[in-house]
Amino acid sequence: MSDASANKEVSEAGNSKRQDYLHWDDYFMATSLLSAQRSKDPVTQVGACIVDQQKRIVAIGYNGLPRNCSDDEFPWSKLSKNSSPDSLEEKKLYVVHAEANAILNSNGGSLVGTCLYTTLFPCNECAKLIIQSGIQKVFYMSDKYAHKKIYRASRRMLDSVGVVCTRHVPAQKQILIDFDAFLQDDR
Ligand SMILES: Nc1ccn([C@H]2C[C@H](O)[C@@H](COP(=O)(O)O)O2)c(=O)n1
Ligand SMILES: [Zn+2]
Repeated sequence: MSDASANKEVSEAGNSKRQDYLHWDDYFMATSLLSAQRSKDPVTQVGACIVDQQKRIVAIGYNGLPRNCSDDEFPWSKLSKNSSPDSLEEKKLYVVHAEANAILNSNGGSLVGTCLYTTLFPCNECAKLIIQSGIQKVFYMSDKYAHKKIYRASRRMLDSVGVVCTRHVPAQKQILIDFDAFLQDDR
């Protein structure tokens, strides 16, 4: 870029920093939401990311089947009312939760003092993993299952050990990712 066009860009953009940049918490929650888009669950897609004290994303995950279990062979539904209680055709027997996947994806690095951003409040099994791995804070968006026993147990555990759980209130209503607009300047 010539000096003249660089100067022109500066004068057009002004010399002060952008004001509409993403806030950290929105950035991390949006990352979790984007990750949730990878989920094959037809009802609830959950995404999670883990952030260290230097604001670095150290792991990310979404709800899905264990590695090499076929998304097309295993069930994606809950047990229907008329199916046998012995049936193996229910997703909860197989799905790895987003938070568990994020923890597992951290490759064994220490998670002590980190924050977990999840699109849905963690269940009791994930709460156990969160506590055991030393995650200090949980930010969540939805708490749609708060009334259920396993989520009440989860909150009880997290509260009792001082893992602070905060509902994330986004600073901006939406974040649009427009691949096409991004490439407009290249044309
Ligand atoms: N904190 C959570 C809660 C649930 N999940 C997963 C487990 C299932 O794939 C799905 C929930 O399905 P639903 O009962 O709404 O049909 O979300 C998770 O990853 N993390
Ligand atoms: Zn869970």
